[in-house]
Amino acid sequence: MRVEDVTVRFAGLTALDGVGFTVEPGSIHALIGPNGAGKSTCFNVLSGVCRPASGSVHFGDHELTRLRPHRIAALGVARTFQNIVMTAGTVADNLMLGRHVLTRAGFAATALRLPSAVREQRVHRERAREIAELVGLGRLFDTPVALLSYGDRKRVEMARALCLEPRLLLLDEPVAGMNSAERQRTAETVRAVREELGLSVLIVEHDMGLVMRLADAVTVLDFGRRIADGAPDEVRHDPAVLRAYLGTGKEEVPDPDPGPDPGSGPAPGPDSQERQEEEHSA
Ligand SMILES: Nc1ncnc2c1ncn2[C@@H]1O[C@H](COP(=O)(O)OP(=O)(O)OP(=O)(O)O)[C@@H](O)[C@H]1O
Repeated sequence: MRVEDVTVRFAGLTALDGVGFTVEPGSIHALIGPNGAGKSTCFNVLSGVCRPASGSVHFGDHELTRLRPHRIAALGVARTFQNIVMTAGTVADNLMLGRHVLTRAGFAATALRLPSAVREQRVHRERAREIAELVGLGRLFDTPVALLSYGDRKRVEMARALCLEPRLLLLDEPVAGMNSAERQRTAETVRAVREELGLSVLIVEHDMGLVMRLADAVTVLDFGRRIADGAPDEVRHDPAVLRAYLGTGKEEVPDPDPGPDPGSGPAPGPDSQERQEEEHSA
């Protein structure tokens, strides 16, 4: 995916200012930055929820800029959301919703249980079960989502996005609100998904320890601008990144190796809108 010179404005505020980066095929690429830096806005542009004022987004040979979300999904870009969005019913029901885009039989044929539609449903259900197993939900396939732990519900979200058979998975804060063990498990799942399905992953995440361990490449935003882009080791020593996150420069972005708790990264730092306002009033 190639993101070029993307600008988004909300009234007087420039949420993204000429942002560009490339997600290489098969890579895990992280998009990070302090609160309000523009990460969610960027995800919204990539998934068609938000239209940029200028700039472009290409996915392979396809231009995605200004396409509707369902068209982007059909081209192979699936996303999860910061807050869990889930219907009632079982894990299987939720995953089958993810298969909807790929279902050929119409609503009437499915409702009337025509043989061709029943066969197709069976094939989709089998594939949904395989994906559930891949993300560690195999034994919970027929369990109502209301009975799942928070970590497992986040997992259902990821599995549902994978049910679209994407070539690029956009994960919006996949470990937010999780405890240390769940974070670790999710990181392993993301790796397994990449290996098994051979897709690329773009991940927005505040947990710096996890990002630095998991990502092949990192793009850093601050005040809507790209301030760094490169391998995790380059980025974590970049003075602009240290300033954006830590202000004082007295601390360091954490070393990815030690520490059993991947959630031990620095606090996300001051909200960028607050800082922008502070700068304006100064
Ligand atoms: N719909 C909107 N209308 C007006 N301003 C918005 C809108 N969406 C985002 N913003 C502003 O754009 C800026 C970037 O917000 P965005 O949510 O993209 O940041 P973020 O990096 O995802 O932050 P966080 O880490 O807190 O989720 C912020 O100043 C935010 O207040």
